[in-house]
Amino acid sequence: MYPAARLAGPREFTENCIIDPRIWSDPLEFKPERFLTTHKTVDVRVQNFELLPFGSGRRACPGISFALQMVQLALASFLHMYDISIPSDAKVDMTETVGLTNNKATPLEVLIKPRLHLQALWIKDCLIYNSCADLRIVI
Ligand code: HEM
Repeated sequence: MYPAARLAGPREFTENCIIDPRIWSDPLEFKPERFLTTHKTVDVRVQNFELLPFGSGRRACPGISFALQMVQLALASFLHMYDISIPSDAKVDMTETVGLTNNKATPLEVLIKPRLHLQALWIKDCLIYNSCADLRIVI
């Protein structure tokens, strides 16, 4: 299992469906809430073809199920444990750079504050897992 072309190799698309305004209103705007409202039925498992983060066809990502669960687990754990904010009320600049992957053009400053006391987390996690035996918290 290896990519059909070198990962860093250029790929050419015949249509740019990801930013097609017939499918995505304001396609260049960062609007994650669209996946809770107008596009909440979009399926990234290659059912509708509006959004293909895992590719499609025979060479589609075989790690899709694992990846979706891991992303949800990591994100949920992070949001559960920390309050995240930005230092000012200014709108976050979402300008991207051009490249193999889209990076943010300007650095993002975030404040990350623990939400729960460590002891509280320990007790809560013990309750969830019904056992403290192999639970480790590394700070
Ligand atoms: C959020 C996480 C991930 C994303 C967005 C992602 C996305 C992709 C994409 C777009 C491709 C290329 C599909 C194509 O060429 O049409 C790919 C291929 C691949 N991915 Fe993932 N992937 C993720 C996680 C994973 C994980 C966790 C694994 C393994 C445990 C994995 C293993 C692979 C492999 C082996 C291929 C090559 C498949 C082939 O060429 O036949 N990926 N992935």
